[in-house]
Amino acid sequence: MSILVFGSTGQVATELKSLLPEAQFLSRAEADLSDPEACAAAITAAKPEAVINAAAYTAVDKAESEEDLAEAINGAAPAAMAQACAGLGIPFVHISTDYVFDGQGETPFKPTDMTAPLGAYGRSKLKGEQGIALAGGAYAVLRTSWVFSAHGNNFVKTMLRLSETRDKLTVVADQIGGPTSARAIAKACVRIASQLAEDPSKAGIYHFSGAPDTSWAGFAREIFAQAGRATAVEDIPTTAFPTPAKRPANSRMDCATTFDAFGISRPDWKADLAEVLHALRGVDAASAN
Ligand SMILES: NC(=O)C1=CN([C@@H]2O[C@H](COP(=O)(O)OP(=O)(O)OC[C@H]3O[C@@H](n4cnc5c(N)ncnc54)[C@H](OP(=O)(O)O)[C@@H]3O)[C@@H](O)[C@H]2O)C=CC1
Ligand SMILES: Cc1cn([C@H]2C[C@H](O)[C@@H](COP(=O)(O)OP(=O)(O)O[C@H]3O[C@@H](C)C(=O)[C@@H](O)[C@H]3O)O2)c(=O)[nH]c1=O
Ligand SMILES: [Mg+2]
Repeated sequence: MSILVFGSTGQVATELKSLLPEAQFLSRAEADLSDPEACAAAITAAKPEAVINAAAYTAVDKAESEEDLAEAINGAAPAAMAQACAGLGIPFVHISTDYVFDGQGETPFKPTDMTAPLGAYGRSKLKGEQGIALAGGAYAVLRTSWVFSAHGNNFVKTMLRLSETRDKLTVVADQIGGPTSARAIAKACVRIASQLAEDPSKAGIYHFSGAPDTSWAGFAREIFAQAGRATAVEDIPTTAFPTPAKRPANSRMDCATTFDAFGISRPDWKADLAEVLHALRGVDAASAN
């Protein structure tokens, strides 16, 4: 199946490159998502058999002061891509986020639960979801959370960097969710694209997050335990870590329909973390030479 991917340098795009070396990847220079029509035109010109969008505006705090740009990239561009895909009759796979929810309660959110984003990033991602559904094609919106990998910016790399100079870190313990490896997301996107091509009636919104759910503090502790770092983690409430964007307290996601429709289970994030730390040790060793 010939697949066109938007994004080339991000966490998920990098993993897609290693899974799908033969696919076509569009960098920002080749398709800038701040120009939605150009993205639609790139699809029509390439005539692929499926499209995966792995590009997005992901700077959660910065989005608070750049909402128009975040909305063009996360809202208008995916909608235009979905329309182009619907026009060609091909599947469109897109990634969205737990930040479309308000994080109330302790029950895992289902794909059909009410959305109510707390910040600009979440609002922009929700606009994308809505535009994609309206396009009426064979789409899948895969909502995921807390993405980590050996590449790009993520919580694992931030924690490892901070631990170089600190023997104690304070980390929020009252935001709960599922850390998810970019590799697991990339694999899920590829499986979903091929199954959607076979059966477009599977179109819809799906949840996919790593198990078991934990807090950011719990995630940090596991990172240091596996990495053999002595850095201590002190639990703090969200109120003790002020940020421009508000984040959901409850990011738990019910992933049952993803298994029912596609046979894809929640990935084990601790096992995936071990692989990422192994890859990062390889990078360290190479840079020491
Ligand atoms: N990171 C996370 O924790 C989570 C991410 N998601 C979603 O998963 C998806 C993948 O995220 P992830 O891999 O972490 O993203 P990254 O932040 O690692 O990468 C974002 C990618 O988008 C590209 N990009 C940004 N702006 C533009 C633009 N204007 N035109 C073209 N490309 C652009 C970047 O390119 P460049 O290198 O040129 O900047 C980069 O390749 C996104 O949809 C995101 O919303 C969902 C939940 C959690
Ligand atoms: C660095 C640091 C962060 N934190 C907190 C802040 C925040 O609540 C949490 C995670 O910080 P981050 O900045 O990595 O989080 P953030 O960038 O908000 O991560 C989000 O990115 C977007 C793209 C998504 O879609 C979400 O699923 C989620 O992964 O940890 C601490 O408590 N102590 C620390 O030392
Ligand atoms: Mg971040």
